[in-house]
Amino acid sequence: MSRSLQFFTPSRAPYFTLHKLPSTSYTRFPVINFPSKKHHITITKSLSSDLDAASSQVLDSGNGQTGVSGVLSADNVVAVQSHAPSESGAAAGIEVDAVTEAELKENGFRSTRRTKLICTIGPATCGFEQLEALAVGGMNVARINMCHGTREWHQMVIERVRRLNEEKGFAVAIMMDTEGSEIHMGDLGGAASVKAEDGEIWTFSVRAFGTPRPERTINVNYDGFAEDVKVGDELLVDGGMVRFEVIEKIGPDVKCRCTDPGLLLPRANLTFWRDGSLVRERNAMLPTISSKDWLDIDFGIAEGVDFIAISFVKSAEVIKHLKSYIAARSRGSDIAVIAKIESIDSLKNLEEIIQASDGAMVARGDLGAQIPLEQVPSAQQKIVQLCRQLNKPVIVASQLLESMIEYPTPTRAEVADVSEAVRQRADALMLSGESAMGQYPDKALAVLRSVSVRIEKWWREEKCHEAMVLPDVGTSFADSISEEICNSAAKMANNLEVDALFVYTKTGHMASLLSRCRPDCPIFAFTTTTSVRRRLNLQWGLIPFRLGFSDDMESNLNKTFSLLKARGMIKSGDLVIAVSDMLQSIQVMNVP
Ligand SMILES: Nc1ncnc2c1ncn2[C@@H]1O[C@H](COP(=O)(O)OP(=O)(O)O)[C@@H](O)[C@H]1O
Ligand SMILES: C=C(OP(=O)(O)O)C(=O)O
Ligand SMILES: [K+]
Ligand SMILES: [Mg+2]
Repeated sequence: MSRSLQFFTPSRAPYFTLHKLPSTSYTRFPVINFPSKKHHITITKSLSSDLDAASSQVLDSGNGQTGVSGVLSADNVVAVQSHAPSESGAAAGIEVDAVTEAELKENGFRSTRRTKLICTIGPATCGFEQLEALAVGGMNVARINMCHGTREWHQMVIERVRRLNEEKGFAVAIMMDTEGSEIHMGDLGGAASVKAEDGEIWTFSVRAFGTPRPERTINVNYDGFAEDVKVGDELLVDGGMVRFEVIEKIGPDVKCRCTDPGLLLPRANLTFWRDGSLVRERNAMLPTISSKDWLDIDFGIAEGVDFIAISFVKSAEVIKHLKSYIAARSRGSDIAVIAKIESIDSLKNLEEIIQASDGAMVARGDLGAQIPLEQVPSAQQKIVQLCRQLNKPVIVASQLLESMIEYPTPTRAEVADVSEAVRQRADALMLSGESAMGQYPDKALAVLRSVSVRIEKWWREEKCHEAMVLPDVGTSFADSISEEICNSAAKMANNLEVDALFVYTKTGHMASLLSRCRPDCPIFAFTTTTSVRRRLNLQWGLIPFRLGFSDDMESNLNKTFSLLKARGMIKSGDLVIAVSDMLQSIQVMNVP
């Protein structure tokens, strides 16, 4: 039997596992050094009672580094959690980032932003300082798009976000977005863009062109391309930013005349239309998750990303398959799967897909290339509503502030679009090109932030509560109880105008049930692991804290009150309602 010690530094995962130890009774495992002096280590799960006693000691290894050592029995699997110190030191025992802390102290609970913000990271934002500026500006989730960039680049971004979380106490989650197997153009031989003029004849082909790329040629990634298109078809780049008409087919080459001129961008999406509808011949048979996507998914699992977003989902089966694949490979950690709704097929199977997923994204970029543009707003509203009913977080994405790629202020129409998504009470808004390669990433994020806060406030003041009927989502009696508790607690919180809802949750489920009710006050979600804390950062209205807590609610509350009071985040007299995974009750109390 091989002996293997799999250890992830705190930046990688909150666990390390020891397994397949020699069957000889006990083995002493070495002192494990942590990069920072002040990491606290807690044994969170152990199959051996001996281990608890032997290794809950945090040792100083003598070189100024702190580690843990212990004794293990055969085939023992241990989860050890290490947590980086927060600003005021690990002794404070509660983790929340400095930005949230300052916001709570300065502006009070009511003014905290409820809508979460996602930034796509690209060349404009991949530096450590740039990432930090985004985190300070309110980025809750960093998205990396596997359509672009190299493996090394993605790894570097992940490592930097991790470092930011560790060093500055943020809980920025990482979302990996797969490429998917839809048709797109090639790389344009390194050019940032190429102009296609009216009337020009361009060649689209699956054959590889030499370098330098001959003029007016475009590489297409889909082998069936020349067979599927017909003379007379319309070819749309990026859903219609540039249009061509197919005029001739010569073997693998498809000659097209430009009918709507514009800029061609590297890897731009391609769709073709015949008699006013999208042509989906063999392309419709392509697997949702390509072989390249599977490699990217393996990479995401190894890196311990928090979310994997799947492009061009067609059915619930692919989501179920991926979820079991992840469960079998990522011990202990739980990667959430987000279904991107961006195709005709996904709209057809919407409810099943959302039910099978851990969340959904209204990916309006490609959706707008597959259905007429004027149908996108109603699709958005429907998806947002359905997700809330099924208790799944929902993201509204693409072109929210498109003009800010080039200009420092948004158009009025863009502000209205952002407002509408906030008014629909989507969990999160996402920036794409604005943050990945735009000139004003921080300004774009600031616009999302200020519009969100303003619209949320207006919504509360006007009390224009939509009377949304929330159907039951619980599948067991215990789940139904949790759901009733959360529905009632949220209603009480609104009626009694409490300052905050507190939820103690190990898996995050109770927190999401409260979030689903979209209460007037913020929800302080206390959870024991950093990974759950990061995952909760995608959900509407949740302020996730990491805190060690027990099954005894009274002591949990006293501990929380004293820790938060010591940091000036709550004060005596504040009215709170508390619920938890452990106790089926709703407690209403003033902070002592
Ligand atoms: N990792 C990256 N490296 C280089 N450019 C990127 C990267 N991520 C995003 N971009 C740029 O930002 C643009 C917008 O990002 P996104 O909307 O995620 O991609 P797409 O346009 O392919 O749907 C991309 O078209 C690309 O130009
Ligand atoms: C978010 C989207 O996906 P991607 O940027 O990967 O094309 C979209 O199509 O809107
Ligand atoms: K993608
Ligand atoms: Mg897309």
